[in-house]
Amino acid sequence: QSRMEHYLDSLGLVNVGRMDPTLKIDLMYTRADNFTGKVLYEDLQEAYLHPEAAKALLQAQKRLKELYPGYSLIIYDAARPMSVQQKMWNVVKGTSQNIYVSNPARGGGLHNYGLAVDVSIADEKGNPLPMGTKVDHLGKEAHIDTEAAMVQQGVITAQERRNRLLLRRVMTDVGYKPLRSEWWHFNFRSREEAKRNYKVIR
Ligand SMILES: C[C@@H](N)C(=O)N[C@H](C)C(=O)O
Ligand SMILES: [Zn+2]
Repeated sequence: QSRMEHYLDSLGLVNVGRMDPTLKIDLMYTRADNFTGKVLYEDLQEAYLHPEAAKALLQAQKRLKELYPGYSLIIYDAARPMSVQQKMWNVVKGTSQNIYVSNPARGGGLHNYGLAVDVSIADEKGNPLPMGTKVDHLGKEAHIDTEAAMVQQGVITAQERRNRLLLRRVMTDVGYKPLRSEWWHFNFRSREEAKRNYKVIR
């Protein structure tokens, strides 16, 4: 176990991949092919969440498998230290992409409490279902409120939209809330609740 993983343990967060080995874990910030172009997680290979958010995620996996036994949720990010949030913010600060990253000076986002997850669906072979954009595509093609129009305009396909709807169905059924601007991001609590009742990950 790394120092970071030990620290997350000490905050009471839990390793969701250990709780349910059927979950696929593929943390995008352990590689450089994310929107920052840099490896941001040198010391974190596992997906950690607050126990309440973890319990709901396991229920979503169960729900998905009831509907499609060969499918699995695939986790791209979960608990994220505020120090990493700051590195992300530094990349978008002063650009039009700043709407896609929570500002640490304003308390950061729900990932910084272990209360948000970036997630998609993988098929029987482990390949992610097409969702119209890659995960962490910071642009309007990833927004969820204009999907019907995007299908009409040929920006995403009807199947990609159905895949997003399936993901949203299993996640919202267990209490997660989608984010308007990112099809892969789901919050388990509001920012106000997080600031009031949960510990921030430094
Ligand atoms: C950068 C993107 N993956 C992300 O996590 N955005 C949310 C809104 C955040 O920064 O909290
Ligand atoms: Zn996210």
